[in-house]
Amino acid sequence: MVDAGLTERVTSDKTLMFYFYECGKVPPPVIMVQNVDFRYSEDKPFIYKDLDFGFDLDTRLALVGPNGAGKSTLLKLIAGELHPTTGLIRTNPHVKIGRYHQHLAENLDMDLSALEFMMKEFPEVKERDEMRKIIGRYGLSGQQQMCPIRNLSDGQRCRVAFSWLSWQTPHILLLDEPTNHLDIETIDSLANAINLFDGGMILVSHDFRLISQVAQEIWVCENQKVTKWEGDIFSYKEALVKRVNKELASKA
Ligand SMILES: Nc1ncnc2c1ncn2[C@@H]1O[C@H](COP(=O)(O)OP(=O)(O)OP(=O)(O)O)[C@@H](O)[C@H]1O
Repeated sequence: MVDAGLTERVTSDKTLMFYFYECGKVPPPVIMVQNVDFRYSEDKPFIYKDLDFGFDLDTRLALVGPNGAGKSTLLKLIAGELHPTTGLIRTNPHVKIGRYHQHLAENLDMDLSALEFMMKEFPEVKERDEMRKIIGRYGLSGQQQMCPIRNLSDGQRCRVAFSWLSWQTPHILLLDEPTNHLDIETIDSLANAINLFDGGMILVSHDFRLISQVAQEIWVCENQKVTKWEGDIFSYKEALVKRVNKELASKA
């Protein structure tokens, strides 16, 4: 039927190229976290106490740790969306920070098409054809760019969010669970784009495979602290398994 031209061929949307634009150089230190304590409010416990470290354009790290330890909170602090309770986070004024998180894709204006959304967000791009190319790099066909975002799949909405994020040309990418709704080929494509990116990257992910592909350091968020893990993500996983087994044995 398809070969005979009787039905429309269903085009695979798997072959996409993630792409992060060249961000240019900014001299270090890019971000300094100095004596930072953080809690959401006075009646809540401290999530962090006395954090002290820095990030620059060479930073390639993954934050890991138990659920609720504060990984997403740390990304929001770095992005300036939350402010330290005490202490300072100093960011070089020339630095652009881009944070990807699941709500970006969920909170897109569903009535607009991807093309309309991007034209609205970036009015400096005047030509629709130019914008179509920009979004097309994320594997959305012409038809997918023109239909209301509500008609797109979750994975396709993530790509709209990624094209929006990368067109801001951030120097530091903060990626909070970027692999939800992405298939394995698309995740590999994202890993490739991160590895080609010339800026810094901090990743929060439960996908240890992605972490192993892109992170040069593992930092553990736990007990109000952030500590560098002396090993790779697989040795961290082994240590977690040992810890759980030990806890189970002590309860038996
Ligand atoms: N807006 C908020 N107001 C109050 N408490 C919050 C708020 N957001 C998060 N928290 C709490 O802060 C703690 C840290 O949350 P956060 O989402 O940063 O952890 P996480 O390590 O990213 O967790 P997960 O791995 O489950 O995503 C949790 O106890 C969470 O319930």
